[in-house]
Amino acid sequence: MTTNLISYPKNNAKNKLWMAAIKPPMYSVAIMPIWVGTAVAFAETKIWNWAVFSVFLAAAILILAWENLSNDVFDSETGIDQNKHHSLVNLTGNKLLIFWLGNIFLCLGLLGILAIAWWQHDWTVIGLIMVCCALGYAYQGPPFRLGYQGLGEVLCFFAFGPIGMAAVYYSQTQSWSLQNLAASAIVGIATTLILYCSHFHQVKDDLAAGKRSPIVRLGTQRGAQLLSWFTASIYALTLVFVLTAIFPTWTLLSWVSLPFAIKLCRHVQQNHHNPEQVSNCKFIAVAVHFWCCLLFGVGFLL
Ligand SMILES: C/C(=C\COP(=O)(O)OP(=O)(O)O)CCC[C@H](C)CCC[C@H](C)CCCC(C)C
Ligand SMILES: O=C(O)C1=CC(=O)c2ccccc2C1=O
Repeated sequence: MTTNLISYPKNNAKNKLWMAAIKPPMYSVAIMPIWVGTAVAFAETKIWNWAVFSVFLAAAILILAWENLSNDVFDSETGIDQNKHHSLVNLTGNKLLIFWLGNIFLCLGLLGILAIAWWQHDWTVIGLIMVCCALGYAYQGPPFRLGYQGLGEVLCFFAFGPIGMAAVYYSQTQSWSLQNLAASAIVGIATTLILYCSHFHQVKDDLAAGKRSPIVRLGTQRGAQLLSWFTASIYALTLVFVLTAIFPTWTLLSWVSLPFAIKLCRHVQQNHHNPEQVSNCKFIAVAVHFWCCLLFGVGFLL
């Protein structure tokens, strides 16, 4: 009985660490480019290929799982995750297991995309997704580790925005679209916002490991100011694209996510210098991304 009482909080804390390591909410970043790219394709062609959509969705989730598992593997080699208790490598104590599990996810994900290419007798989609994976590798893997130079945000924007969404749109239509390119800028910025926010509470560990994240380079105060501009640009760009008739008016539904965006900017302005307080800002950014992209996609369907 006594053991149970004592072990409950311990198990609870362990479960929380595992949830933080697996990061379920983060997987919406894999879902939204597929959702919005397919919605744009439907708005233009009135065709929704459910088989391609479902396989692409599953593949994107598997590829993102690889990205996150290999991130823990590569970060364990630079020492940057020494204090990160929710690193999968630290939790399992088995780097090789995480490395190979990640590689299995990558192969399964790429097999899904290969199946789409095979159905279509066209290698364009697999080519584009392999470019996204290469950007994902260059972010964290040797010898590049471009995230350590502060270049992660640029890679993230192109992988989840213009390149990733071009692949999604092409998988539905086997053609290209300027409207989809404009929509990909919105999804790309919203996704990059999450990565940018993930650096605020890690300045000390990043400095110690030689990682020059944008927040290390700018300082937390200027970083917080830039965040507000960056967030505002999502809503301003959507409005500009609606006024220029590139997007349908209903895409302004994405503005319903503005309260989350305002909460994010205020929270970071007030707490940028306090790692413990600011550490949850990444999850507010996930909420901004989720609601903004979900409603943005709905706007193309109405
Ligand atoms: C793994 C990523 C961020 C984690 O960064 P960090 O090391 O600072 O975090 P921890 O503190 O938790 O260790 C995300 C990196 C994103 C990358 C630049 C681009 C990935 C592209 C995907 C692999 C492909 C997406 C395809 C699309 C169509 C879904
Ligand atoms: O763990 C993280 O911090 C992130 C994981 C992840 O997969 C991702 C994807 C796209 C943008 C940001 C992020 C993260 O910040």
